[in-house]
Amino acid sequence: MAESTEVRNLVYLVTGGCGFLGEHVVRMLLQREPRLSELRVFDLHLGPWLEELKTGPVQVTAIQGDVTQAHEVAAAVAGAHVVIHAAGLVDVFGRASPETIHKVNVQGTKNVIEACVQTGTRFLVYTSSMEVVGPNIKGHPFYRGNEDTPYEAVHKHPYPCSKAQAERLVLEANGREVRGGLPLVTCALRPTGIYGEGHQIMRDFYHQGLRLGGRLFRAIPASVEHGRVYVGNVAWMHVLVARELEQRAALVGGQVYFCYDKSPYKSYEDFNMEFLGPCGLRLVETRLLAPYWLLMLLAALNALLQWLLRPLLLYAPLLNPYTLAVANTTFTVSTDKAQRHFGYEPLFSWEDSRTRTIRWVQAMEGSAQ
Ligand SMILES: NC(=O)C1=CN([C@@H]2O[C@H](COP(=O)(O)OP(=O)(O)OC[C@H]3O[C@@H](n4cnc5c(N)ncnc54)[C@H](O)[C@@H]3O)[C@@H](O)[C@H]2O)C=CC1
Ligand SMILES: C[C@H](CCCC(C)(C)O)[C@H]1CC[C@H]2[C@@H]3[C@H](O)CC4=CC(=O)CC[C@]4(C)[C@H]3CC[C@]12C
Repeated sequence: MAESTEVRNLVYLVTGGCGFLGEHVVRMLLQREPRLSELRVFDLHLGPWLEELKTGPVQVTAIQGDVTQAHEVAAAVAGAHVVIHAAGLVDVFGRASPETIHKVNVQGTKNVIEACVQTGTRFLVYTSSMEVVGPNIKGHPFYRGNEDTPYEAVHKHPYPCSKAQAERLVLEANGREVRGGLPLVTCALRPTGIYGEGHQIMRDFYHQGLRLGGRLFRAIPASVEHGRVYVGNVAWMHVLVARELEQRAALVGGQVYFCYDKSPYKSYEDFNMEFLGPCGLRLVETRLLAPYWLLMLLAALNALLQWLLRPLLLYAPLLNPYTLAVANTTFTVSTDKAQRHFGYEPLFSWEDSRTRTIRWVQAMEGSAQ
């Protein structure tokens, strides 16, 4: 951590700052960026927890706004030194229309870039996703890959399509002249499946397990590895790269980095059991009961039901053909690019990440303990 005697003169903007990742980025900036003078938190829905942050040495400015509205974004960006653009519509369950996903993730990102250019903000960090690479719809495994591993990225689903488009826009904007004549410096971070305190899907699995009498049923073979990364380490990577964008603009500008830490390589479900197990749930083997073809059939049925019921109600279960394909295809990263380029080391060990996540699950109402 840098010296606390440093001058506080930097203004940061975090879009999506009240989301799962955004909240961790906001808190991490307040703890680990001693040069911060003002932190603007921009989100469609502001969290009440922001109030408690307003008493410290940093001015925390909550901005209720919509990234699809260019004027709102420009007003929030004006005068900021660094923008961390984490706002996004994370939907692989068919809750939102493809048009809405595109509008938020692609048009919203365009608005952020244009706002930087117009107002003279030089440093932009984009929260991308592993999904811009894969898994692809052909089910090709990506096994311990890095940023240079060749992979056939084929996007059909609106979410990965939008993240890939937005990432490309951010990287292409690197070097653009901003107001005042200096070049924009951008980079994109690609988390794998993020976990930790506040993870909605973990919450859903936990409550589902409680409803099923403390059991969850294995749908994915244990041999399929799924990349996971602790939210605190993803937040730390954002803070670190944002700090280094100015000093290492030539090296970091226009680059992509997978987010990684020491979390073990496991299947999606076995990984979740690292936290849900100590909270009283167990994973029941069902391979003989529910072979893969049956799961595919159920997933297709869910998609059909979603379509049929759409005029009446929103039916958006976790299982659909896309989520089944993602969960059932190995996708893991093994890289040290962030360490080489901007000195990233995970802030939280695996043991620490696991303990924090377990404590959070245990603290949830209706714990099975
Ligand atoms: N959750 C995960 O496993 C992963 C997430 N990501 C990316 O990380 C970023 C954050 O995701 P999460 O924190 O998981 O999602 P989240 O849904 O918890 O947070 C997203 C935030 O963006 C805000 N937002 C949505 N639409 C907005 C709009 N039109 N204007 C302003 N704010 C808006 C939401 O209110 C929310 O607070 C997203 O860009 C997502 O694509 C990337 C890889 C994995
Ligand atoms: C919901 C899926 C697990 C349920 C599968 C079932 C019903 C067979 O048990 C999740 C499996 C993999 C997840 C995705 C993955 O971690 C990558 C992601 C990256 C993002 O940028 C956003 C979230 C997500 C798409 C994530 C979503 C949930 C899964 C599909």
